[in-house]
Amino acid sequence: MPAQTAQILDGKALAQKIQLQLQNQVRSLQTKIGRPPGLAVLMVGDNPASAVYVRNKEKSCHKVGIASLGKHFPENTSQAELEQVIQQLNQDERVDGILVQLPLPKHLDAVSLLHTIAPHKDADGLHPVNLGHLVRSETGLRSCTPAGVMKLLQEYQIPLAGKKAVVVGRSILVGKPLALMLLEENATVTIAHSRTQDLVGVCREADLLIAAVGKPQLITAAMVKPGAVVIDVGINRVEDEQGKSQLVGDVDFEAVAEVAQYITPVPGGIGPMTVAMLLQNTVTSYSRTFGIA
Ligand SMILES: Nc1nc2c(c(=O)[nH]1)N[C@@H](CN(C=O)c1ccc(C(=O)N[C@@H](CCC(=O)O)C(=O)O)cc1)CN2
Repeated sequence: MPAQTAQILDGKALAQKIQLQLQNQVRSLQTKIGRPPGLAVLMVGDNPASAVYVRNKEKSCHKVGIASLGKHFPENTSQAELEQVIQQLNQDERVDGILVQLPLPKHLDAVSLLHTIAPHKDADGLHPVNLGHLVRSETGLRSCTPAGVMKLLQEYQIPLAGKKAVVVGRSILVGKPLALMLLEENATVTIAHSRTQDLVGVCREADLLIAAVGKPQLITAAMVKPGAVVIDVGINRVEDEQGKSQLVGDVDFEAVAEVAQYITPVPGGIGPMTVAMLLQNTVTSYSRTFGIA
């Protein structure tokens, strides 16, 4: 029998569509407001993956018409210096969004830096005020990767109410906010993690399975209920048999695609959606400043 193949949830295509919509929105807002939206991206050190992501964010800003203020700091930059820069950006009227690229060098306290960002400029949606709004289902800026997952599910009209959703991973960047967003859509949500007993059994119950742990190909076909929707948030760089660097997710894509009904690829799935949601947050924050949204 030929292998059944899941339908691909194309994050790259949807991200491009969102960027076009944002481009039009920015054009018309800019004529009213008199300046473009501005996003400040702070990167510390020389993590090569972060450098790629920051460059992509800057290119995407340029496409959409957002002024991008990249700030690159040496590895040994102090907490106090960074806090001072963030405070200046909080006051800067050209800047609507601020983000600190993660991970940071070990000597820096990421949480404390994120707390320094003014909540209305928190383009990453990671400030406790914005996380608090999410807990209460209130308006605020929402974290980009989870918001990207929700947008992709909505685009493909995947029903969530009453469905069993299992989120594997409990990070503040993805797992926890995503669980809250799924709950808001009336899914029955389980968060699984490194101490979960019988992870295979828990995952096999899921109508919607989301992997966000950063472990290459953790999710095998045996962990997926036939007909489930599988979302892969992982972005892992591994070497193939020829020693060539390759990007893989947390899901064994080939095998799982034979069992699932829908699946996201890596690359081309949730990664581009994360950037699209960042641009969206920046434009939202810009519009709100001028009372337009
Ligand atoms: N402050 C933040 N730091 C980090 C976040 C974040 O949301 N906020 N998430 C990740 C990195 N990240 C965004 O910063 C990110 C990762 C990957 C992609 C992406 O588009 N990936 C492509 C492949 C790109 C490649 O070739 O490497 C894809 O999946 O198709 C976008 C954003 C950690 N840090």
